[in-house]
Amino acid sequence: MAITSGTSTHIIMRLQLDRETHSFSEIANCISIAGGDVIGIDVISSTKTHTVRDITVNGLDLTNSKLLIDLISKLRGVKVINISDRTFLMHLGGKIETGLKSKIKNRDDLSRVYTPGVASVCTAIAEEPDKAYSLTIKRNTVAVISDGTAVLGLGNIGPAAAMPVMEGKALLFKQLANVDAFPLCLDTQDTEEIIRTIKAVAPAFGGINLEDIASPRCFEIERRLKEELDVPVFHDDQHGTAVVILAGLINALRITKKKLEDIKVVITGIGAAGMACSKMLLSAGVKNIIGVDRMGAINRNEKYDNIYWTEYANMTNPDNLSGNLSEVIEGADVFIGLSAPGILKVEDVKSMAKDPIVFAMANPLPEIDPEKAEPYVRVMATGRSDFPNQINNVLCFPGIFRGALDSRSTEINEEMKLAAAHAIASVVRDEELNEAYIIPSVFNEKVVEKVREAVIKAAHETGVARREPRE
Ligand SMILES: NC(=O)C1=CN([C@@H]2O[C@H](COP(=O)(O)OP(=O)(O)OC[C@H]3O[C@@H](n4cnc5c(N)ncnc54)[C@H](O)[C@@H]3O)[C@@H](O)[C@H]2O)C=CC1
Ligand SMILES: CC(=O)C(=O)O
Ligand SMILES: [Mg+2]
Repeated sequence: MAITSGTSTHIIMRLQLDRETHSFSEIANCISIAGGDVIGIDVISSTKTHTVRDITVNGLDLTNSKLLIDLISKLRGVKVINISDRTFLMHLGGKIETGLKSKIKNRDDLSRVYTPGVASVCTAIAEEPDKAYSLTIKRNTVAVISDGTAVLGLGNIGPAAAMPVMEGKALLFKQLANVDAFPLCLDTQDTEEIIRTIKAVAPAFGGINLEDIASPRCFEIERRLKEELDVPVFHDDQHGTAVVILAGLINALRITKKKLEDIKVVITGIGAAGMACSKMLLSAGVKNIIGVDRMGAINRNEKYDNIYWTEYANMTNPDNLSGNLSEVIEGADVFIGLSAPGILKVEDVKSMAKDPIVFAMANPLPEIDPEKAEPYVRVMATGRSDFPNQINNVLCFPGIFRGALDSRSTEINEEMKLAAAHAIASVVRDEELNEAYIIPSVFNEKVVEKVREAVIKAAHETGVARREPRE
């Protein structure tokens, strides 16, 4: 079975059926040709001439849904009014809303939450800016900010189209770690304007989570904001991903009984995620990393326009290998894909060292179809929720910000990230660990708790915490 987009296996068709001419058996036949099953039929309205019904069909991917709609539209006596799927229905009107901590019941309440009473609170903050943490939403609120230039693996789809992802991140922040998060998608792709805008909105927030901003621009934006703001600035696609990859790798190596310092790792896609992942693995002790981008292995013989790749060539590839992915992957213990769908071939996997570990994490379609790779790998992971071992930054960002906010850290540093990676790995106990369970589930409540504790401890040890956390 070919790997599908992983979305929309469930659609609801609203059909207007001419009572005289339509034939339900023809509709059922179309559904069966497209490979779906009818799991529900509801009558929405009925007149003497027409009936409107919702037909819920299960088991279709995007291609088969299109085929079904095409077949049904051609039937006599049938008019397709609307097609929705469960994924789209979950997005109707957006996924988050504002909640209230107190409601006004009378004029006295009004004069306290708003003018004139609020003025004294404003004055208190003006006199002592730190009071923003106790008297506003700042202490528990993070901005999730994107310019829409590298949304998942979809590329530069712009700020409006990026919103569903940013709302999704906000939802996850709240549900998993009780962090209030606000999605902001900026209609500019200019580095300086992005920095200026984020600095201008920063006073309201206790942290800034940058998301889906294309490389290499993302590196400069993050570096400058870290320097110029006193709240944690964290590019999730870089560091959240890197933390979870390291956690997964620590556990995969517990299975293959290899050590970080002895392994050869090939990483494809030296963009935001690939760059940060390489740096994190180096800090964790990996010595032999080869980064491969579109034009092959990044090495010290080439001249790159991208200054980050010149630095990268100096930090990695100890044997200064050149060549394409198939050439440099030979003998590798680990493949990490943060690039594009389908670029890793089964033959490449076969040429890896014994007990290969393959993390194919391009979203939504990975570098190799896991079903094709599985016979030849010891440990397989993807970024998807429909295969075992989902390596996704959602295991990191809620807990790491929970810890950073609770310790009121000025930054999220390397030690805090390493602590988070070890904390995530530690959730999988020895007796639970196996090839299909190297990384805990997003729904494992211990993840946020352990990451939070480890991050707070590391923040105190490295002197970036500004307060003892509340229990
Ligand atoms: N599972 C997870 O948690 C995460 C997965 N990702 C996925 O990783 C991928 C990269 O994301 P970002 O680093 O944010 O994007 P990015 O745009 O910063 O970097 C992508 C890099 O891949 C390279 N690339 C594209 N096609 C390639 C090919 N055929 N061969 C080699 N390199 C190629 C590009 O030149 C670029 O350097 C996306 O598919 C994204 O969805 C990213 C972050 C988290
Ligand atoms: C998971 C995520 O952040 C991404 O694919 O961009
Ligand atoms: Mg992302």
